[in-house]
Amino acid sequence: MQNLGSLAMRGRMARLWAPLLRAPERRPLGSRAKAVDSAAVPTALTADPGTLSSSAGPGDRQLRSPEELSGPGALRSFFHLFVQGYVFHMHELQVSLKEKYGPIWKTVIGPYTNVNLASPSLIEQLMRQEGKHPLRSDMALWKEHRDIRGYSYGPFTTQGEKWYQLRQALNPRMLKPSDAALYTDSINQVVEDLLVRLEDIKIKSPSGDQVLDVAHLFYLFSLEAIVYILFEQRIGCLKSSILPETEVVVKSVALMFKNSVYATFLPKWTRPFLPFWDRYLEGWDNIFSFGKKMIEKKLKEMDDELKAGNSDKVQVSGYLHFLLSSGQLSPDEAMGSLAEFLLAGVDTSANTLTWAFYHLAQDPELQEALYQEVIAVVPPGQIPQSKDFAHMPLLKAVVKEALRLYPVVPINSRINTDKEVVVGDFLFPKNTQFVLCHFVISRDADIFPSPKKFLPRRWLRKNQNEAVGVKHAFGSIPFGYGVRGCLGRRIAELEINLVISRVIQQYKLSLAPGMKEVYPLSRIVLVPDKLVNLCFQKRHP
Ligand code: HEM
Repeated sequence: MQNLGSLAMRGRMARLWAPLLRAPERRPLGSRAKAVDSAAVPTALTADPGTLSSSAGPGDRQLRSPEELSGPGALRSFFHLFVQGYVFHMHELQVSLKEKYGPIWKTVIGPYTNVNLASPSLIEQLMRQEGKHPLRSDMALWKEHRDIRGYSYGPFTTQGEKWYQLRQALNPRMLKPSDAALYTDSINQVVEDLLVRLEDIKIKSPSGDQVLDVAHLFYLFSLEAIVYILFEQRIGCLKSSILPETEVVVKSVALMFKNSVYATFLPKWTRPFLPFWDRYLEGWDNIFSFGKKMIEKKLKEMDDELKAGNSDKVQVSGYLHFLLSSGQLSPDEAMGSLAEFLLAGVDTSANTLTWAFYHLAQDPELQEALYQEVIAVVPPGQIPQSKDFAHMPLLKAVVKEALRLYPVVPINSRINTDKEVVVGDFLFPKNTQFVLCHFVISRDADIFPSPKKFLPRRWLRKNQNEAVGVKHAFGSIPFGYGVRGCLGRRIAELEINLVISRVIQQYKLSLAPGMKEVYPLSRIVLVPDKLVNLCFQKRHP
């Protein structure tokens, strides 16, 4: 059961961020191996050998063939993941592989070969060669659901020029800080509900000050906030008793992720005989029907306004309203995209909040400094606005440090579909699958002195030259990079800043008695390996 659970988590990880995924149009290892008579030659690395135009690097430096890369073979990788149990701890496996092979190595997993990059300069070199349409992975399992049901693809599942066009439609009202700022009041309403719920849970706890499993509370907050931002509807996730239809949405995300595991690792012929496939589809179906209901409601509202002759008075408020009224996406296309937003925008923010509070709770001096910073800008009783965060450098540093130590996406990936690329001393053919080992870099003492310590001040400009600075701009890129970078970054940052500043303004935090050290576990996003239980003491009774 433990192994199945691990597989499930690995499947979630693979589907979203994808180191284990196949590159488009890659051939299975066997077919390629026959042709070149060498099972050791990795598929990705030989995908388009004919396209390697030259092996001379800049300044006539001789470039090496990727076949010269070392790394564990398929059997060893299987042993690491499924016998040694690294399937939940792939980020740690990468730390030891880097020690053994250096900052670039290859891994063979099943029929796929990945090139792992674990230094900021190599990642920077790869990223700077990105074309107009970067690709993470092919997202086959997600696409299969859309194809079966006839739904549109969203930003994760679309690729090439179609993806580019979709991002042109989705970026406005989302990508820039000034876009996100439009949702400040909406998010603050949800923060208000979070604080009420937190107080209620705390008062009802036996000691009167504890909240068990804060990650779940932040999960409910993040879901409520993203639904409100996208659809302009409240669904009551933070109420003490949750409506049955809201409960379905809360559970469907987990249902889809859990069963995507089995769908990833079990052969297709098992689908009619085992329940996982129907459950996987059911999870997605529930998310899509929720989106559909929300979109139909919004369309009706817009129609009613038009009929009432109020079209010039209608304020475009939420994101869905904007997408529909911009005319760039049909309701079906909007549904395909917003369903994927729901998946991307919940665990990510919730876990970052959890890690940040877990560390703040252990550091009274840091908490006090943050409290002083917050109340100097937003005195008790006042509600922070997005513009206030420009005057809260320590708060921003706390969030950056949480995302450094626990990059939500510990392992990201890229496939160079446009052209061959030079990385380090190697020339890679088109369609090579690169794995970006962000967790490894985050914990590298050469990039971040005292890497395991939570030291937000390393991010403050005046501390840059001190022993705890930051040595490379690509050392921590928690929201990814470039045109395919996170679409919800500014929303996520705003949500996180609004929650942390409000909680710190009102409470002193500490770890609940008996809390042991929490380690990260790799499940799509980096999650705590145990429940995080905190005590909240009111500052101004
Ligand atoms: C702390 C919170 C978050 C973190 C750390 C995070 C991180 C990331 C990362 C690393 C990527 C991949 C970028 C790349 O490959 O270069 C990504 C993609 C994405 N994120 Fe986020 N994310 C967060 C919150 C959100 C939120 C709140 C939303 C929605 C409002 C969102 C929507 C998306 C979407 C749609 C993509 C896919 C973009 C594309 O492929 O074009 N994320 N995110």
